[in-house]
Amino acid sequence: MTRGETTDRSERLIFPTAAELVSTAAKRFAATVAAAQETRGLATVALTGGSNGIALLRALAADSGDIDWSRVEIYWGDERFVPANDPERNELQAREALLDHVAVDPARVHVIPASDGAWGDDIDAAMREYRRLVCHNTVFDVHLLGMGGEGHINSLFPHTAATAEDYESVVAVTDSPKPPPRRITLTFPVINASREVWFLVSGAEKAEAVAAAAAGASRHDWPCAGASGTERTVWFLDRAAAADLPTS
Ligand SMILES: O=C(O)[C@H](O)[C@@H](O)[C@H](O)[C@H](O)COP(=O)(O)O
Repeated sequence: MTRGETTDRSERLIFPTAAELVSTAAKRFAATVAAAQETRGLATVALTGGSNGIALLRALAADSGDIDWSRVEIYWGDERFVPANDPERNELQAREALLDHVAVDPARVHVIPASDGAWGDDIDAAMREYRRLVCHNTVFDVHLLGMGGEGHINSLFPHTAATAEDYESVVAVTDSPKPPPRRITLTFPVINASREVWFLVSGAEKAEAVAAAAAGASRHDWPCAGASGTERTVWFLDRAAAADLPTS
């Protein structure tokens, strides 16, 4: 780590490379999940796609510390509404990177339905099913987030109805500006009920969004600015993504 900033509830950690960011985040994820299991018996997490999100899962497959995988409730922050075997599915990538290699309890793996699943191509029915799975008292111990250059997190893009949602936990997106157009996503009410929200962000193309979030931008302009944990918000950044932050 080169430099960082910590307040009571929020941390910005800056690493020389994305690989170091991922390796530290994986170790801390293992410790946080194990601590949640120690305290509450079960841990509940929301996974993310993206390069760093999947690299973190791969790191956990190699070394997951004291996590008891049979006592982890696993959800996803968002999913592309495509067939289950489409390589674009976050679920498929997570299975290949981690879930196929550790002893998860299949009943605790809460998959966002695919477009060829039990609800077929009906995205609203699939969305309602995920809403049912994410019941109103689901609280994530850790919600992982990747971020796009325009500040999107999950499938919450700038100036969209999904990003404006203040009540429902899950919504369908049918016109995502980033392909594929159809997605199902968790929204701010459930993200911000998480105990810890972690951003995994690398690359110069993310620097403007990182700086906007740090400056307290509106979530409608920069969705990443609207996400925080009730206990902790952690930004894992590489130097390039942190380049536009004011020097402290
Ligand atoms: O749903 C998607 O279209 C992407 O998966 C996206 O949300 C991704 O998570 C971020 O853009 C960060 O991705 P990187 O970490 O690979 O930059």
